[in-house]
Amino acid sequence: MPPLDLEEDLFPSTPGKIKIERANNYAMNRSFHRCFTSTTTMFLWVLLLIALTASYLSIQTSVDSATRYTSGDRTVIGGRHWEKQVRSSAQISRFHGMSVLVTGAAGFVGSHVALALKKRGDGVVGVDNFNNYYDPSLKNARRDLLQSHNVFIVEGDINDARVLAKLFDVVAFTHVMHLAAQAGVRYAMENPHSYVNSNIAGLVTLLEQCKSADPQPAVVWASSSSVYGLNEKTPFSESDRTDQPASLYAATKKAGEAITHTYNHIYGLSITGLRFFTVYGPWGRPDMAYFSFTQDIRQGKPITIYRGKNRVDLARDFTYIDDIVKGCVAALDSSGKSTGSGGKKRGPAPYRIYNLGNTAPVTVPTMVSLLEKYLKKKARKHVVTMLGNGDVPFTHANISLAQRELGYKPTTDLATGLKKFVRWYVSYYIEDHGMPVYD
Ligand SMILES: O=C(O)[C@H]1O[C@H](OP(=O)(O)OP(=O)(O)OC[C@H]2O[C@@H](n3ccc(=O)[nH]c3=O)[C@H](O)[C@@H]2O)[C@H](O)[C@@H](O)[C@H]1O
Repeated sequence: MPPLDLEEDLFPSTPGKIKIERANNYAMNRSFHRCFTSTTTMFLWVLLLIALTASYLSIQTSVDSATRYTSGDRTVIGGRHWEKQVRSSAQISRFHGMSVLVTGAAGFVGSHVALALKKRGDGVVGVDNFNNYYDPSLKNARRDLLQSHNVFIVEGDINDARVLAKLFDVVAFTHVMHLAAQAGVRYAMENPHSYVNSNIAGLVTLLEQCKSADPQPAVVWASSSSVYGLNEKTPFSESDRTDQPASLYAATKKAGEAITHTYNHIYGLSITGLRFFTVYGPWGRPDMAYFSFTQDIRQGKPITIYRGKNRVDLARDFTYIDDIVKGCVAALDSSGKSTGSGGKKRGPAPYRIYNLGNTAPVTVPTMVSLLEKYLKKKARKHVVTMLGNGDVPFTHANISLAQRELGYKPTTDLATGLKKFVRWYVSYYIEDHGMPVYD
C-alpha cells in the first residue's frame, strides 16, 4: 500500500525539491502515470484558453470601435441604449432652457451644478472618468444621486476625443460647463503629469471638440484662485498679475486661461473662466483640509496645521458650494453665444474671467475651532511651518466684477457653511453606515 501522505510529499512546500526518496516504486509508477495524464489535460486546457483568447480578441477588433467603451453601468458608449440615456438626460423642460454638457459631473462642484441645472429644467449630460484621486465610492454616490434626478453621467475621459465626438453627435449642446480637472495644490509634487494630462491636454481636447461643433457651445470652466500665486496685493482682482504661480496646479490653471483665450480669439468660442476660491461644503472633496480634518478629529487622529513665516496663520477665502453654484449658473446664463461653427470664426465672442470667492478670509486655526465645535471634539493639533509645497499664505477675492456682471453675491459665512458640511458628513458617513454619531 502506498503511504497515505504520498501526494503531500510529492508537492512539498519548497518548490523544485520533490522528496522522492520516501516513495516506493508503486507510488512512482502511479505518480508518473498521473503526472502524464495531468500534463496532457493541462496542455489541452492551455490550447483551449489560447483559442478562446484569440477568438475574443478578433471579435473585439472587428466590432465598431465605440463598443470598446462601456459606461459605469456597462452601457456600451455609442450604443442605442447609451444614446437613449444621453438624449433623455439632455431633454430640456423649461422655456428657453439650455442643454449643458457638464464635465467632472461626478465631482464636488460638477455634481452640485448639474443638479441645480436639472432642477430648473435644463438638459444636462455629465461626463466623468471616475478616477481614484480620492475615494471613488463618493463619486459613485454622487452619480446615484444625479441618476435619481435623471442626469446621466457618461464614464469617459475628456482626453478621449471619440467619446466627446459621440456626445456632440447625439446632442447639440448649447453650453459646456467644464469642471473636470486634477485638483489639489500639494498633490502636484507627487503626480505632476496628472495635472498636465487633465488640466492642459484634456482641456485642449475638449476645446477642439467645442470649436468643431456646429453650433459651437459657450464654454464656462473652472480656473482657480491659485493663479494669483505669490501676489501680495489684496484683495485679488481679475486685472492683477498672474505670472508667479506657487504650484504646478496653479501653473496649469494659468495655462488654461491662456489656452482658452486662443480658442476664443481664433475660433470665436464664448469663454468664461471662473476663479474659484477654496470651495467647501456637503459632498465635498475628501482631500481638502476641512474634510480630512473632520475625518481625523472624529477618529482622534492628529491633524497638521501649516503656519506661515513668523508664525503667521494661513488664511483662505473659503467659499460655500451653494454660492459657487449660483455663480456658475449665472455665468452660463450670461455667457453670450460663440460665433463660429465647424472650426471657423464668424466674429468676436465674449472672453470673460471672474473671481468667485467669499471676500471674507478666515484663518486655518479658526476653521479648525469651528469643526471642533460642530464635532463636539477637540483636535489633536500639530502645528508646523509651511513647507515649500505649493501653498500660498492667504487668498482674498475682490468679487465686484462678478457682482456687477453676474449678480454674484455670496451669502454663506464659514460658520454656517461648515455646520451644514458637518451635518452632511454625519448623515453620509455615520448615520447611513450605522455608526455612532459622535464618539
Ligand atoms: O482656491 C483654489 O484654487 C484651490 O482651493 C483648494 O486649495 P487650498 O486652498 O490649498 O485648500 P486646502 O487644501 O483645503 O487647504 C486649505 C488650507 O489648509 C491648509 N492645510 C492643508 C492641509 C493640511 O494638512 N494642513 C493645513 O494646514 C493649507 O495650507 C491651506 O491654507 C483646492 O484644494 C484646490 O484644488 C484649489 O481649487
